[in-house]
Amino acid sequence: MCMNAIIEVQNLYLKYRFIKSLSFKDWILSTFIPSKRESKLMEFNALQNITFTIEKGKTVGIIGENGAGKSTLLKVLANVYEPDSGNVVINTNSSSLLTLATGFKSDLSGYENIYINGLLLGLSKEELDEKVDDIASFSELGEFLLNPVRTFSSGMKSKLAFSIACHVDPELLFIDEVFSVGDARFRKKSSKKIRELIQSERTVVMVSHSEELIQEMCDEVIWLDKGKLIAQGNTDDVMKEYITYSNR
Ligand SMILES: Nc1ncnc2c1ncn2[C@@H]1O[C@H](COP(=O)(O)OP(=O)(O)OP(=O)(O)O)[C@@H](O)[C@H]1O
Repeated sequence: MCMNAIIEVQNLYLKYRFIKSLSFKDWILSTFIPSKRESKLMEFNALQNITFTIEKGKTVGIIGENGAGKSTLLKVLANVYEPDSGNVVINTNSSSLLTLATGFKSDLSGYENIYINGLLLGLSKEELDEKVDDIASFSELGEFLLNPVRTFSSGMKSKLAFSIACHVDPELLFIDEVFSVGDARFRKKSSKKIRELIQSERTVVMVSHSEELIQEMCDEVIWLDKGKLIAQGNTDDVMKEYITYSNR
């Protein structure tokens, strides 16, 4: 065990379970053959035997091809998913996941959603009272925040989700591919905010497909492939291996 570890993961396994839908052919056949109507329960091994440690204060990138398990791993670390087996120890109570997949209550106003999402991300009512004006002003949504979120465009929803999440200010921050939010001007502002969040003392674990961003921001990289950990190490070494593998 590392004395300075903020995250310790040992022999982590996670399976997705889902119902396989009928193929078009089986759907037609099912009209005549009852046995074809049965849906199948499927399992998919998304993370297999993952072991690593992350030290306090580091910025660590998770890389890998589409479907490698990056977002799944981030969600396990952020306590959104429970693993099937293995140990995940997070040595802080102050962590949150910066993602654009935040669920809004569509009939409630932008302001009401700031409170609901802020509470879900771990802020107290008092902290939200203090931060709500900053969040509203960062989002640039002005009077629109008084309207139900169902009236927002998708860009407006992303701006609001980003503005809430980036004001949470935890000791441990998980960032899932949120580097291109909104229009060009907001993108510039949000990427500046992310850089500030990353360059502080906090520990950051981020998923990104941008090799430049990973190389610029991360002290270390974890490389996943088909649910397995291929390498963890300093950014230059692991990126070199990964780029060689990707260009194979
Ligand atoms: N809810 C789900 N049910 C079933 N399978 C899932 C579910 N979510 C993800 N998967 C599968 O698990 C695997 C890992 O998905 P994950 O989203 O973690 O990959 P990723 O590395 O983040 O991919 P990407 O770079 O494309 O975002 C994929 O094969 C995906 O199809």
